[in-house]
Amino acid sequence: MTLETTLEDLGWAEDFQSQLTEEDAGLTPMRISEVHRSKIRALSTTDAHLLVFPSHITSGDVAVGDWILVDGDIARIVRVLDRRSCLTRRAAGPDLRKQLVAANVDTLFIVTSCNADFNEARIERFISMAFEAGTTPVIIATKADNAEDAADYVARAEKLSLGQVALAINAHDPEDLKRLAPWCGPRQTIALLGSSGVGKTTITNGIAGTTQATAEIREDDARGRHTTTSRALHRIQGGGWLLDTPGMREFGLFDASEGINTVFQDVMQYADSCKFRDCAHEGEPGCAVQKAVKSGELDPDRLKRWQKLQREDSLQVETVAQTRKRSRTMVKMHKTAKQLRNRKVDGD
Ligand SMILES: Nc1nc2c(ncn2[C@@H]2O[C@H](COP(=O)(O)OP(=O)(O)OP(=O)(O)O)[C@@H](O)[C@H]2O)c(=O)[nH]1
Ligand SMILES: [Zn+2]
Repeated sequence: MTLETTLEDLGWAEDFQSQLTEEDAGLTPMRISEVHRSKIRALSTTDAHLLVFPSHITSGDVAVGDWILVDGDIARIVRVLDRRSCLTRRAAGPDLRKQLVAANVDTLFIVTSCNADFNEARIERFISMAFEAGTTPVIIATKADNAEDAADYVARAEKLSLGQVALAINAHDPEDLKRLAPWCGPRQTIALLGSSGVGKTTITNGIAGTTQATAEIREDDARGRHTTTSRALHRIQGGGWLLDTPGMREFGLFDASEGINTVFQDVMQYADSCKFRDCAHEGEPGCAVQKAVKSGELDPDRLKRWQKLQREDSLQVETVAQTRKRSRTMVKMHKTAKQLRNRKVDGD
């Protein structure tokens, strides 16, 4: 496959450029488009490359969307550049380890529908995940064409976080999809998150499919634009990239306390004025949160959702810590038993 493009077109920006030193002069920046167990696929301005991991980098150190520096002469990955944003999930196993899901995603489209799928708690969880990762969340409520009052869903979504942007669309309507353009332009990378059946595939097909717009771009930017797709990084209308890895589909909240605090800034502000620093906001004297609920300033449902999300997050982390402790105890027991056995053998 031959490409003809620029680094900027692949998403390169000043924050990556500024990480380069004089010693990197001979190296080629490439963007990872697929990660496999022992190798990756990466895009340079001229080609797609299959690169094998060197001994100091493993598949766990990189994600789709990452920028790497490659010694082109020997096709060796030299290093991974610092990320702008990083979506992570809890790695399988008992360890408190994070696994990379995607890197350098600028906007996370949180997809829901203008129907019973619309769930405040779920959306708040997704927004928390976006903030924790360092990406900008945009809420897209699909199936506006079937809703009696789509504007009401938008209003509800906008209330979930300070300055939150939300749109209601018919994902089948190309005109409506054009409203996503501000986040889909050149050098932008987006990813979609949402439950099954909300319209993620419909949006993907709508914005990554061949349209008049892409045809025009192809015409004046020569060969290649439409061939720069891969299984996980898709070229979209407007010039940006859509990142869609299998990991995106099973990525849940984990260790996201900062993200949660950002979403619930309003509640946090009241909590800061509580008399006790460790106030649980459940009837303690001098609780500013309960006072705000009583005066009608704070929605009691939102408070409940905040508490639930915090519990969910800390429970995850606690569970991991407990599992670790248990496995350490098991190892100790195992060792002691082995020592006893050996002693017995020695004594025989
Ligand atoms: N009327 C209407 N139907 C929609 C809209 N968006 C999606 N659909 C339909 O909803 C169904 C599910 O859409 P998908 O795009 O497959 O949903 P998904 O989020 O990709 O689902 P998973 O692949 O299970 O995660 C399909 O029948 C779509 O045609 C919309 O805005 N309006
Ligand atoms: Zn309180």
